[in-house]
Amino acid sequence: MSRWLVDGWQVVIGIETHVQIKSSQKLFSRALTSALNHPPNTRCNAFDAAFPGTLPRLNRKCLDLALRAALALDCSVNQCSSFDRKHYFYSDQPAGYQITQHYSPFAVNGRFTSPNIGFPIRIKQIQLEQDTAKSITNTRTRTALIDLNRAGTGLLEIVTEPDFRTPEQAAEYVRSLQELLRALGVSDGNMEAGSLRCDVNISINRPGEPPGTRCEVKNINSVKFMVAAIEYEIRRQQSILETPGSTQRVSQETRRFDPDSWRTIKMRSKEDAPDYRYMPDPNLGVLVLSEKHVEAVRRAMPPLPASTRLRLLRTYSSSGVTENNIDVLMNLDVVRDITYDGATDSVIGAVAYFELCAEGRDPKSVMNWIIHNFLGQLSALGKPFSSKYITVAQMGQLLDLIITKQMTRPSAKLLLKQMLVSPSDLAVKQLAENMDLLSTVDEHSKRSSIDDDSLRDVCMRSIDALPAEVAAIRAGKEKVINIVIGWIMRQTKGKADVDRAKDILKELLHQ
Ligand SMILES: Nc1ncnc2c1ncn2[C@@H]1O[C@H](COP(=O)(O)OP(=O)(O)OP(=O)(O)O)[C@@H](O)[C@H]1O
Ligand SMILES: [Mg+2]
Ligand SMILES: [Mg+2]
Repeated sequence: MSRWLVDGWQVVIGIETHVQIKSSQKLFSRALTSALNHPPNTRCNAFDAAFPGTLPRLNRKCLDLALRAALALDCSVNQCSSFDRKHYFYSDQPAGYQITQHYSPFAVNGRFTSPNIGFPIRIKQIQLEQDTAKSITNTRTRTALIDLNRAGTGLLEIVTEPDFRTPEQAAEYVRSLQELLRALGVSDGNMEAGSLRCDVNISINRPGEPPGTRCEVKNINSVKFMVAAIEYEIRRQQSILETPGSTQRVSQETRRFDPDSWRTIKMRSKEDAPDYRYMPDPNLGVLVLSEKHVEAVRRAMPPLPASTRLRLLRTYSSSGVTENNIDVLMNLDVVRDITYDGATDSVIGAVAYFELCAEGRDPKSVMNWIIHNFLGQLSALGKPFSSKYITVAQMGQLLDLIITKQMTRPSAKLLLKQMLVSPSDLAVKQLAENMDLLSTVDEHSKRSSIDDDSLRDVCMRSIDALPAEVAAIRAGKEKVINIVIGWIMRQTKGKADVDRAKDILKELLHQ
């Protein structure tokens, strides 16, 4: 442990993570959940607005997704758990209380392992609870506007034991938890959009002495801020405890991180802490989870990221697919293919997309095409990855046109761009024909549209036309060959075979 001491202090960190559950409906009402772009107060019903006479009804999908998270985190699932009211009066809480699981959460005693942390982190408990509404305050007019769209959205609170010893371990936990929850289809885990938020508890003590008093930094919405908040707290608490001659102690406080000053700022002390007056919610019965149901959820669990990564490496690394390639796919903000109540989400994740496209094709070229061209063009258009723009079948057809040399790569890139800008159900070959992008080759002989002699002729002309580039290639700058190829493609109106042109050029340049 001594390797983690900071100036002789042991740092103790525990994290509470609030995760929005990825369900189309709220936790206790039939209202649809909302995204940031929905107009205020369009995604709530009478229950979310706490109208008298409305009653909660637990959403089974939220429960099953919560169970997935609990099983993946190795928790014991309580056969019986219950819901409690946590009272506080604030404008973003229409009922005056939040429904949570204080006395008897549905899952406890789990563990989280990551090779980058090196020892297991104990999960104290996971509870189901409601998210709050949003209030937008105007300090000038001293008014607040309330948007109920978020009110009642299902949240999971995942609480760790105080097991972290460094900010880096805490950061690794949050990043891996995010990846895990996304892979399980439990949450988008998007910190910027607020679907994953952390409260970080920090204390310091001398080794061998009892733990120090914790301060809790609330509502952190980026891993970078979390690391900064922990580092700031360590220094702040250290300076209190190290003041010479002083008997000052750290006082238990709730603080927030201020991204402008890069500091934590006191919100309230323990003395001002609200008394939540927890009480069992009389409108909700005991939540009973049969072993059979838990087992059914366990069987339907999608593979966890660590096993997916290993499987992909085992299957594709011999074809030249790298770990880095796999990480790129796995880190995409994807929607997994989850089957729920018989309904299948037709949108698939990047890994599944790659694997389906790679069936019967060279995995390395498929990977390169997806990462460099598909993702590259999507990001140029400011769009995140989604399989909905170009179906697996269409991507396969596009790849096959390149492989069978019916279309050159530059033409295929052009077509890809067109397909992203205006998606179409037509077969790719038809689209290519419409845009006059097919090489005029005899499909069966799979030869390039211009014969070898003419291509050689154009290559020789390119050497005369681009003396500076040619000199650069001869001096070892191999990538410059692409400029010459570009010139050749323009001269041949995209009909030349790129690979063949490269071979001829290399031959001419090095003879
Ligand atoms: N000495 C300590 N130093 C740092 N963290 C601690 C220490 N003791 C407890 N913790 C951490 O503080 C967190 C306490 O969270 P918990 O949800 O149990 O209670 P809470 O913060 O009092 O309640 P609330 O959910 O209302 O914020 C846990 O993550 C726990 O590991
Ligand atoms: Mg808590
Ligand atoms: Mg807390």
